[in-house]
Amino acid sequence: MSDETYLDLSDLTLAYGKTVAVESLNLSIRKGELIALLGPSGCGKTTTMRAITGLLRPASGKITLDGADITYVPANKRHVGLVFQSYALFPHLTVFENVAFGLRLKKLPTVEINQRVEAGLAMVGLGKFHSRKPAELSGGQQQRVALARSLVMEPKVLLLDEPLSNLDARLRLEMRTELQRVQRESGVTMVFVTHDQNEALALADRIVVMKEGAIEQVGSPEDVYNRPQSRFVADFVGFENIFPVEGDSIRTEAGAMQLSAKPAAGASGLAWRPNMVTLGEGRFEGEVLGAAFAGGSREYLLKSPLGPIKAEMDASAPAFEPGSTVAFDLPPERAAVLERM
Ligand SMILES: Nc1ncnc2c1ncn2[C@@H]1O[C@H](COP(=O)(O)OP(=O)(O)OP(=O)(O)O)[C@@H](O)[C@H]1O
Repeated sequence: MSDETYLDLSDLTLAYGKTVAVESLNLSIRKGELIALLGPSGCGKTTTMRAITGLLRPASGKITLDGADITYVPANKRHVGLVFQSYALFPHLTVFENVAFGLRLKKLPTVEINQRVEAGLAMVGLGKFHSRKPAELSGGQQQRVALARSLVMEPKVLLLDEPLSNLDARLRLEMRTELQRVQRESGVTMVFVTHDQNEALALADRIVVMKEGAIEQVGSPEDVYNRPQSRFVADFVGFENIFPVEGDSIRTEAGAMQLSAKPAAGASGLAWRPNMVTLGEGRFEGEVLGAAFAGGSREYLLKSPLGPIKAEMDASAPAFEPGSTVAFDLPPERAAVLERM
């Protein structure tokens, strides 16, 4: 992966008529990166992808790719590939012809078409499936054909819209690994859209978290998972106990509460995952409202003066009974420090 910006979205505002869907978006992507656009429904992921492919003309802003301004370059001249959620394979064509389709339209020499299709099918592990029709393939195999069909066009950037959402859970895991391998081997810069945080965490080099048409946070999976900058991102990646900071304290249902140390300077909120809450000792007390066995751990819901608290403990630790009162703590040194609430 190079350090230089390869695909750059600069001050991009995207609208459907008068409805602004994405406002002043800035994002720089490096060559060979695997980027996930992550966010809830309606946050502008697909709209951003449509602008990169050239299917939506920006209201303002600029898109550059590989040094060229492509803001107003037609979709078919951008060297940007797109893999849809619903593969969109031609049912009457064989796997080979599906993959060869775009190359034939470009009127490339037959020898080159054959070479590129063979290489593309080998890349996605479908070397032996040339003459099958899409209906004779599993969902995962159809997805691979769609991937090969885009790769043989040698795009500068490949966009994937919810690429794994049509697959069952087991296949989705398998295709995650596969997609990562294909990306590494081909070196193609990829941007994929997902609303599944686990998928983004598992696959991406960097995650772009979007909310209401704007970027909330950009970072590595570790950054986003461990160091969410805002309440929205913390919530999205599984923090359950989130409190605003007020001076030296956190603001709770029972008013300001001090922790065992002052919150970091500049913090506007603190957040704990359930497994970051100390149970069995600490400065606070709560009543166990519910307990659920979750394999390796037990999950608890506590009613406390601070408000509801979700905690999790190793299943090997003694269990707390519903109705009992338990001491707990919110250790400040374990909390994620939120810059924005
Ligand atoms: N063709 C359209 N005309 C008008 N508004 C649209 C159109 N397409 C999308 N929008 C609006 O733009 C905003 C962003 O939509 P977009 O499809 O980009 O979201 P998304 O993050 O991809 O959501 P999802 O995960 O549901 O696909 C939404 O408020 C949506 O209602």
